[in-house]
Amino acid sequence: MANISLYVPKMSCASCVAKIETAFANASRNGQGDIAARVNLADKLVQVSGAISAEDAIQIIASVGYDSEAIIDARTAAEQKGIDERKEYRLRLIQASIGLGLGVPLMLWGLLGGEMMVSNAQQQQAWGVVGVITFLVMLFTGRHFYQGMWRAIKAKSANMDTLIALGTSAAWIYSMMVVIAPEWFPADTRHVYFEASVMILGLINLGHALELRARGKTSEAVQRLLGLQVTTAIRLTDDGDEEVEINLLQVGDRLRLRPGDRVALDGEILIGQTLINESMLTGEPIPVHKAVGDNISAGTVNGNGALIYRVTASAKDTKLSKIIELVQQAQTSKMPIGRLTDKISAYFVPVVIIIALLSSLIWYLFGPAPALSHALVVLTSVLIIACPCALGLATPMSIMVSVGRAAQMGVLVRNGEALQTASKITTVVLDKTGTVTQGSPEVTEILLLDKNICELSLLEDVASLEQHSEHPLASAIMTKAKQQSITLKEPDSFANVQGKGITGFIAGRHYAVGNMGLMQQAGLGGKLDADIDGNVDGISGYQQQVAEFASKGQTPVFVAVDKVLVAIISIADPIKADAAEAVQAMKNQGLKVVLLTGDNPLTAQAVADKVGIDSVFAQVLPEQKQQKVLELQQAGEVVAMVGDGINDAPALMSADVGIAMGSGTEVAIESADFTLLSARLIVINDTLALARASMTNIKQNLFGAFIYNSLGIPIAAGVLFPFTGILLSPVIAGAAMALSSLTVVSNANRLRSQRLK
Ligand SMILES: Nc1ncnc2c1ncn2[C@@H]1O[C@H](COP(=O)(O)OP(=O)(O)OP(=O)(O)O)[C@@H](O)[C@H]1O
Ligand SMILES: [Cu+]
Repeated sequence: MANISLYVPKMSCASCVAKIETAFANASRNGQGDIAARVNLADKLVQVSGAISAEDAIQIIASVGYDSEAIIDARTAAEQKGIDERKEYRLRLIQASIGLGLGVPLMLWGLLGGEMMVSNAQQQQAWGVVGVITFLVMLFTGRHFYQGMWRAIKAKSANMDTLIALGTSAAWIYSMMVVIAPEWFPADTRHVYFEASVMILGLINLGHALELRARGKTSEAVQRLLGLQVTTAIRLTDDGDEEVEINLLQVGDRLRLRPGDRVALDGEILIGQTLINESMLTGEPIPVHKAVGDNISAGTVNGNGALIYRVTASAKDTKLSKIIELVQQAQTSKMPIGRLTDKISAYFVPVVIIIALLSSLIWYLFGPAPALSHALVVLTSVLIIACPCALGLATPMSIMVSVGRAAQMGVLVRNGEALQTASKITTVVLDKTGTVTQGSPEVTEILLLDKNICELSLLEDVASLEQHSEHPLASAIMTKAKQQSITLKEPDSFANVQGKGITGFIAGRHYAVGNMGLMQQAGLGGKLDADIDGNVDGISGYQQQVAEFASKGQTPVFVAVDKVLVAIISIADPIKADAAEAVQAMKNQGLKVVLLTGDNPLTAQAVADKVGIDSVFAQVLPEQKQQKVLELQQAGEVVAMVGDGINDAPALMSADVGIAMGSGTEVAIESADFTLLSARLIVINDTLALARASMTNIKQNLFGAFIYNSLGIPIAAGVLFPFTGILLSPVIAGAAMALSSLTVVSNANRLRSQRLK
């Protein structure tokens, strides 16, 4: 499956979004294979998925009326986009000043009592000259709208440019006809509207320029991430060091990292140790200590140590480039609300043209004198004010800003839809191991219940089995074995019992290592229960031990050999420093917090008590985790599930919002809507708060845009005339339209620095 991302610099119009998407859907239906496109107006990006080449995709976009030459791959477009935007910004400013430079004096002259009429030969001559100048100014200041209209006509469609082009030329053509043949017009309608055409163009260009400036800021997050990528690195060869472009480096190359340098590619340290600042990726401010064997990521910054590291991912596969890709994809993704507005915008333009023609016809036929002038003013004003650009920008602008802000906090958002759901969360379900706890457990005590067994040989057997398990508890036991310099052997058999532990044979003896459930399964149930109750004193005193381990939040792991319980290994996994604070913050936000774990109830309760969680579901098997989430949902809760393990994946998928810890398993990350690159839990609060803030922001934008269009059109059509006696001037319509999209962009920009609560 190809995934193509194209930058379409000329995309300017909300109604084009749906058009491009439809073109791909049609192509897909007409046998070009299963392809689909997602268009984002805010970023001018088209994401194409499916079996299609970039060339074919460009052809499809071109068929809607875009210049195929100008369309380029988005991944290489970042720089081009910057240049384009700066150029466009300057051009719009120049166009605005020329448009307003002619428009403002003309308008002032009219306002100060100058006659904007053609009532004698002298006025006819003077206005003729003004008309020609106006024409030239319009060509220069409005050429992108006229070209846009022309492209749309060729593609047999209409867009926002069409409205502006029609509106301004209607005013000019009418005025010019008055100049050329005043006798065709009743005396009171020999009015000229040259100032309207140039004022409208001037104002819209000014609006665009300001909007471009604001937009530049919205894509800052990706720019910042791209900036983390260094271009060259120092490679070690047999003939000494050489500087190489990172695109030419391969997995396995050895690179040198000097103090203060930025890491070029993902790698594993071969020589040296240092502190590495990973804050740009994870949001984690404290530098992390790294030594031989540890992994380092492209884009992070080396402290004072000098390192030699081995490349583990080529330039396009680094974590950093995956993050950039994810952020870009998420920024162009859509929310359900956004889709609706795209649909509306697509029908908007033709509908507006019809409304404009009808209302001006009504004014001409039934309106008070001078009917023809009124009809023209109404036509122009409706065409200009109806432009749906604010509506089209309302959602994508906010999504872009919030996805970028999330990335800055170390949170990767999979798609815009997740933001919408995350804003409605009522319950947060936290997994214990690796989410509330650090996920780096350590063996604290080995309690031998059979005095004939020696600790070392037990550890050897248990670790030999655990080396086949990926569970964090397994790695704790292996670390312990390594510390004791134990060499592991190969068990005769091994089986993983999901959510309970492991079993296997070593040297003809059967081992069961795991929780109480596994012991019961292994046939020790009766004995254990009796012991817990304190009725059997066969293995006296150990139940107190178990309770003691558990009350400290440690996990007791039972070891049975040939169905006889021989040892209890206690394993501690420290609770994250900010866990209690994060839980409190969630509660303060009115959220219910639930702890969901496969671990035993005593340990779970102890952890819950320490961090302040009231509701605990313990000893939950992996498939039951999902079940629990579904039950919460059935009870009416909107659930965010936070987890890191393979056993969390189904629950992450079923939850309304799945949040994976970035340190967790690939499976968990794939199943989640958000990935936290930082280990801190408080980031969850920030993420949910950001989601709420962006939804509020989007609603404000949509409300504003909707009100603007739904009030603007009737006012421009003249419904207020009976009360005020004046029609909305086309110039005011132009100003309102320029303001509307500027307001949306500025409001979205507020999200960048808004305080989250
Ligand atoms: N490899 C293993 N070695 C020993 N015990 C194990 C192993 N795998 C699982 N267990 C036991 O099964 C229990 C449940 O494991 P599971 O992976 O479902 O959840 P968990 O890792 O304890 O916690 P969480 O659900 O919070 O991530 C563990 O607490 C442990 O007692
Ligand atoms: Cu517009």
